[in-house]
Amino acid sequence: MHSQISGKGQLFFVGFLYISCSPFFFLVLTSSKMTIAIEQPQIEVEVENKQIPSDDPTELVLDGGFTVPETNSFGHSFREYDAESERQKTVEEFYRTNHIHQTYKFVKRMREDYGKLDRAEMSIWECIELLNEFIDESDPDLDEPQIEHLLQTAEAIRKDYPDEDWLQLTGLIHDLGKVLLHPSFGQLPQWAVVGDTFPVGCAFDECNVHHKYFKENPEYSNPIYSTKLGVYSEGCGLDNVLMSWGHDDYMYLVAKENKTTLPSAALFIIRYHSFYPLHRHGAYQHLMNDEDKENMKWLHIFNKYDLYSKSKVRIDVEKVKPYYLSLIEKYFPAKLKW
Ligand SMILES: O[C@H]1[C@H](O)[C@@H](O)[C@H](O)[C@@H](O)[C@H]1O
Ligand SMILES: [Fe+2]
Ligand SMILES: [Fe+2]
Repeated sequence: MHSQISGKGQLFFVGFLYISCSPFFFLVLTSSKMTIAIEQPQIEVEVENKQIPSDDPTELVLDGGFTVPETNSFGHSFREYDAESERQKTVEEFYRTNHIHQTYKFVKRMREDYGKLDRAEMSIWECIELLNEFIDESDPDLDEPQIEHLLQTAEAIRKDYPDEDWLQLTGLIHDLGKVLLHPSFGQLPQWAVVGDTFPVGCAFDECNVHHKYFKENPEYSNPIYSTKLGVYSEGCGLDNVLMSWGHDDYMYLVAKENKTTLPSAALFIIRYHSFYPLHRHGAYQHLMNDEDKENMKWLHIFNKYDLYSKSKVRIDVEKVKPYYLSLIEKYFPAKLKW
């Protein structure tokens, strides 16, 4: 199910370039109405379309009235972590604490504890409403309440993928794990909830944002955890890898344990959407198995909407709510264990 990139437009292959640490390819999906440039790590993507070079790999125009801004709301490029600004100081301080505290031991403990899902019973929509009060300190591109981001992502996907309701719903729920910031979930600190994710139990790749702060992580020089493979084996599959603890892995556990009928690509997107070192830079590929490689196609598509839909333009919640309630009903039980 959903293993092929479906839908609109033809796929053209375009050339490759280097971004910071590793080479990656650009794919451009085009149709008469749409062009999406997708930064693509060097993972083979099998799509039945011809491949031609394009002159402009930076073009990013999405269909359906959704326009991709050249800069974020603060006038910077998206995901620019070295700009001089007050917000960047908050973001950098966030990554400093995140990189110091995320250890193999910590992740194991959190997964066991939060994996019990014994903290609350509520519907997906109730959780969405809880996110109204939180602002993500790791994010250089958005300082709006999280509910805005969820709706912006889902609506942007809906415009370009009207038939993929599962992908739209994935957009709506992908960041719900940020509810860990809420007092009824232990009010975890931001460093244990948000930000890019990375595997623990093996060496921290240099592609990680503000990599230098890992030097203060107690496992940085641990002889077992500091090798390229660490506790893992080549091709072991990302399912078997402990990722830094946060909203992604938590929401993945919630969706899985509550027996969502969403396809496996949706669960993959939820668990790895913050794994920028892999999906943007192509690091850690040696841990992937064939199924992971297959699912990467959807993660690349999803990621564009997650990132570039961030803006100050508000969505009318009441207007779109009935539509999303119908999707929630299709793929989730009325009440979930959290
Ligand atoms: O700051 C952001 C934010 O926390 C997102 O929810 C996460 O998915 C991104 O990876 C991260 O960079
Ligand atoms: Fe996220
Ligand atoms: Fe997001």
